[in-house]
Amino acid sequence: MHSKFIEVQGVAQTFKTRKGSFPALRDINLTVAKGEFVALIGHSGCGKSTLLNLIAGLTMPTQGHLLCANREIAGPGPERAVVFQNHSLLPWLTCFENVYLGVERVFGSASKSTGAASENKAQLMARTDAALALVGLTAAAQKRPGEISGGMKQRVGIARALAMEPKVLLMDEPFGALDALTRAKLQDELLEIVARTQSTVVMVTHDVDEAVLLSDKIVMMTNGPAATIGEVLSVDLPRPRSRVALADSPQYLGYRKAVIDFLYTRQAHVEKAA
Ligand SMILES: Nc1ncnc2c1ncn2[C@@H]1O[C@H](COP(=O)(O)OP(=O)(O)OP(=O)(O)O)[C@@H](O)[C@H]1O
Repeated sequence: MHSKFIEVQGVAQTFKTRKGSFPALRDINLTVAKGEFVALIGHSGCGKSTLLNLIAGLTMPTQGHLLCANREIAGPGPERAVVFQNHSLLPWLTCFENVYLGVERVFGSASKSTGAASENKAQLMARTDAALALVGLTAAAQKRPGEISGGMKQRVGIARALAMEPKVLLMDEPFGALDALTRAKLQDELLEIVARTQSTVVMVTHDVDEAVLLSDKIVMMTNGPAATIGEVLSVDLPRPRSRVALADSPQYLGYRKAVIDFLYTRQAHVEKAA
């Protein structure tokens, strides 16, 4: 099971639109091992989010199968938590309450349908506190989303996802809306958190450096329509990784160049048309 934790087998996704059917993805085959960090990279509109949504169970494929821990993905589930670019927090709740809501659903009385024993309020609050502490937000726990920065909001989104103790963390450009410095800080924090929690992560990104710094495997997608996986690059940089040490590492620069070559030489026509 370790080598094939998430399996995407012969997946295609066609959308029905007013102008007819639109083939977004074709012939997607991918495996993600337990504890692996996988980045999905490709030009805008190639289908990265479509693939992530399929793994999240938010949409169903037109063809093929998706499995998580040997079980068919038939819908969203707490074992696959999603972090979106726009953090999607409820603005009238505090950071604590936003995280607590997810914790309650997975471990509280609402979780009874899953057959797991439900936890009491003190246990749920302790889980929430621990998740906020993991992302360095203990001091902001009682603030509302409107009172904190963009980077802090993303951290709450990550805390909410991690608090559910998912088997897989699915991230759709989680740092896309942030300035470069905040983004770098959150990437470093994510590296530490993932090392500590041994999480399996699939992350959509446009950022070549982010992909190389964080990933074990970079899945490079061809341009749409009917996009597919063009190449998969294994990133064998030792961990823990430091962005400063890697900045002039020939190995790091080699991986970076391989992704840039793929995106801007072999899949360049979208850029010319843009
Ligand atoms: N529900 C839908 N109905 C019709 N077309 C869709 C739908 N969702 C996505 N598409 C189309 O499928 C293609 C892939 O979209 P997707 O959002 O997955 O791309 P992406 O690579 O994540 O893009 P970006 O990097 O810009 O976020 C696009 O052409 C998009 O217009």
